Amino acid sequence: TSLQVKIFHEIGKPIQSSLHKISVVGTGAVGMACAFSVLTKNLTGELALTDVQGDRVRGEMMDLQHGAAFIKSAKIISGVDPKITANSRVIIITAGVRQKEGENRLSLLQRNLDILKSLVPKLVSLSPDAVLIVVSNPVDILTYLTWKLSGLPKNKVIGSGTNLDTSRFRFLISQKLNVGVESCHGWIIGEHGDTSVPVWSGVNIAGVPLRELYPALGTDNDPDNWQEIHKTVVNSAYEVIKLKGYTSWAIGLSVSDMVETILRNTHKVHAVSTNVQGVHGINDQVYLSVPCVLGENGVTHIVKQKLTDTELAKLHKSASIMKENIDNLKI
Ligand SMILES: NC(=O)c1ccc[n+]([C@@H]2O[C@H](COP(=O)([O-])OP(=O)(O)OC[C@H]3O[C@@H](n4cnc5c(N)ncnc54)[C@H](O)[C@@H]3O)[C@@H](O)[C@H]2O)c1
Ligand SMILES: O=C1N[C@](c2ccsc2)(c2cccc(Oc3ccc(F)cc3)n2)CC(O)=C1Sc1ccccc1Cl
Repeated sequence: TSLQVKIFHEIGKPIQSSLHKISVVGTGAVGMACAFSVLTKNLTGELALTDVQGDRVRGEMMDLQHGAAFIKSAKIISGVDPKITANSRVIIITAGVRQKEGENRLSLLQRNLDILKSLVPKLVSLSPDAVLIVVSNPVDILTYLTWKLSGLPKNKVIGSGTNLDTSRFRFLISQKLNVGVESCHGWIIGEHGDTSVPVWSGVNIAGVPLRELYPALGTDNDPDNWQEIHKTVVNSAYEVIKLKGYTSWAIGLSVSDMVETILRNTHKVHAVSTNVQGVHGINDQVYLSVPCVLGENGVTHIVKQKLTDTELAKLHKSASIMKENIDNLKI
C-alpha cells in the first residue's frame, strides 16, 4: 500500500511461505484441536486450514486469527482448495467422515479411502517435501493407503496410530501409582483401537520394569487387575463419545507432540503407525504402531522392542487381518 512505501525501506523480498508451514486437512473437531495445539506450542509461523465446508473453515480461520495477538501472531490461511497447503513441512490429515451409528469399519474405510484418493496426490504435488501425518480412521490402513497414493518414501508417511492409546495408557498408570505421567513409561503398539497391544513387559518407572517387581502385572491372575488399565484405554474412547459425542483434545495434543518432534528434529520416540514389513517377523507390507524415532525426515528408526510370545502373536494377528482388508479393497 502507499503507506507501506512511506513506512518501510524495502531491503529484500519477504518469503511468503514460512519454512515450517503446517497444514491441517479437515477442520472438524480433531483437525481444529490439532491446529489450536500447534499454535499454542508456537510450532509454526504459518498454518493453513482446508476443508470442503467453506464457511466452517473460514470461520475457524477467523476465530483463530482473532487470537493472533496471543499466539506469536502466526499467519493463518484457509480455503476449500487444497492449494493453500502448498510448501508445507507437515500436513495433518483428519479429513473424513465419522462412523455412522452401527456402521461397520469396512464401510467407514471405503468412504474415507475415497476421500483420500481425491486428496493425497494433490497434497503431495503441492508439498513434495512434506511429512504426512494421517489421523483419520481406521488410521493404520488409511496411513498405508495414503503412503501408496502419495508415492513418497515410507519414512515420510506416518499414522497417529497408538499415540493416543499410549497417552491414555500412561495417564491411567500414573493415576494408579500416583506418579507424574511424564515419569510413567509404557507403550501400546499394533493396531490403533480395540485390538491394540499393551507391552506390559516394558512398563517402567525410572527404568525399573514393574513386571520384575510384580510378575503378575498384565496377566489374567493379578489381584491388582492391571489388565483393567488397557481395557479402560479402549472403554474410555467409547465413554468420551457417549459423553461429548467426539474426541478432540487428547488426540490434538498427541499429534502436536509429534509435529514438535518433527519440526524441531529432536529424535524423540513416539508410538506411531509406520510400515512394519521386516519388523518383529512381519513379512507383509502393512502399517502398525511401534516405537519410532521421529525427526525432520519423518520416521528415521524403529526401536527393537523385546516382546513376549503373546504380544508377538497379537501383532501378527493384526498384521494378517490388515493384509486381508487391504487385499479386499478397491484402491
Ligand atoms: N487416530 C486416532 O486416534 C483418532 C482419534 C479421534 C478421531 N480420529 C478420527 O479423525 C477423523 C476426524 O474426526 P472428527 O471428529 O474431526 O470428524 P469431523 O466429522 O468433525 O471432521 C472431519 C472433517 O473432514 C472434512 N472433510 C470431509 N471430506 C473432506 C475432504 N475431501 N477434504 C477436506 N476435508 C474433508 C469434513 O468437512 C469435516 O469437517 C475421523 O476419522 C475419526 O475417527 C482418529
Ligand atoms: O477416542 C476415539 N474416538 C473415536 C471417535 C471419534 C469421533 S467418532 C469416534 C472412537 C471412539 C470409540 C470407538 C471408535 O471406533 C473406531 C472406529 C474406527 C476406527 F478405525 C477406530 C476406532 N472411535 C475415534 C478413535 O479412534 C478414538 S481412540 C480409540 C478408539 C477405540 C479404542 C481405543 C482408542 Cl484409543
